[in-house]
Amino acid sequence: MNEDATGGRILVTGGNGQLAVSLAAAGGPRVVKTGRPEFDFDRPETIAAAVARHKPAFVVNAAAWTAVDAAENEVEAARRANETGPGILAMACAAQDIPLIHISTDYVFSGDKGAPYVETDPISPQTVYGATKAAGEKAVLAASPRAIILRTAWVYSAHGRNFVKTMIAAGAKNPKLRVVGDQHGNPTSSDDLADAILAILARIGQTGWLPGYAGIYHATAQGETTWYGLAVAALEEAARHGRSMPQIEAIRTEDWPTPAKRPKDSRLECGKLKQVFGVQLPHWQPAVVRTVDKIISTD
Ligand SMILES: NC(=O)C1=CN([C@@H]2O[C@H](COP(=O)(O)OP(=O)(O)OC[C@H]3O[C@@H](n4cnc5c(N)ncnc54)[C@H](OP(=O)(O)O)[C@@H]3O)[C@@H](O)[C@H]2O)C=CC1
Ligand SMILES: Cc1cn([C@H]2C[C@H](O)[C@@H](COP(=O)(O)OP(=O)(O)O[C@H]3O[C@@H](C)C(=O)[C@@H](O)[C@H]3O)O2)c(=O)[nH]c1=O
Repeated sequence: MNEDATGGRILVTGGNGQLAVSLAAAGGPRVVKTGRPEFDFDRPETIAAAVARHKPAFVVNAAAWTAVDAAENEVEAARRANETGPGILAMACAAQDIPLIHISTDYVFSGDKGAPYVETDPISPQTVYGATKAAGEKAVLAASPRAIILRTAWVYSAHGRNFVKTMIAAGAKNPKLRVVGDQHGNPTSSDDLADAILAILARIGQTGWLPGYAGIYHATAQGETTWYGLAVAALEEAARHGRSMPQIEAIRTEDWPTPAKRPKDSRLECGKLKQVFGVQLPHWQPAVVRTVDKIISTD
């Protein structure tokens, strides 16, 4: 590891994305964002070049193809961003012993377990997005002995594109919304995920890299709900600020057809993260309230 690992630079890819913006806000000047065009998985030569240029102590890969439905028709581009690109990045990091935190998703699971998934459960992605993210996990772990994969889920924030912002915007325009109530998961604030990542990096900074750190961890907010439950929570908070409260109907998955099949129940069990790093994300509900307050104050 670079000598200045405790206070060294944290290079974050996907610089305009939800997680990268949250990391920069929480981490201060230590966090250096990179993104397109400087860092572009579609131009593989930019990957190692960015690592060489910024000389980070740590890298967080927050760049990904996240358009779940569009990925069904853009398989190669999704693969470059979610699988081959991350593999090349992991190799560049490994060449300099730089620990890499790579972000993955609950959509690597089928959603049929009927209970929260643990890290050792078999994966069975049902979508191109999920399959390319699953392949990315493998590529990263194969390329670097200093890689940590954090599987998170249902990420939202006050910036960027996400379900919470979609619901606030839709609620302002429509008296009635229909939202699936039979898909279960753990909505996770990108701000809370950023705090968790910084805490993990602080721990690695204290102890130095330990071989036992490498591997996959689940990292979502505590508590669980459905997309319907998340929409209700967000819109009730918006209504507290004087926004109109639409009627929200809980519908079945079959009543909201999508090109990519979402998991029915992709809840993740996060005990390993707490056990190894002492890190636990807060409950999703207060985080939704904070995020909606931010969205409304900046509208
Ligand atoms: N959003 C979610 O609900 C969830 C996300 N995750 C994972 O968390 C991580 C962060 O997600 P989030 O912050 O929401 O993502 P966003 O969609 O907000 O941001 C993704 C970023 O990746 C960049 N990007 C996309 N394609 C490429 C490429 N080919 N080369 C370089 N950069 C690229 C985008 O760049 P540009 O701005 O130029 O388009 C964007 O800045 C990702 O790994 C994602 O898979 C996991 C679970 C849930
Ligand atoms: C907009 C909308 C969506 N839905 C449904 C469709 C879908 O089943 C569910 C969620 O819709 P979205 O398309 O917004 O979310 P989706 O893109 O599936 O979100 C996923 O993104 C990727 C990146 C991940 O990694 C996952 O963890 C997850 O967050 O809500 C409604 O029922 N009503 C609506 O008005």
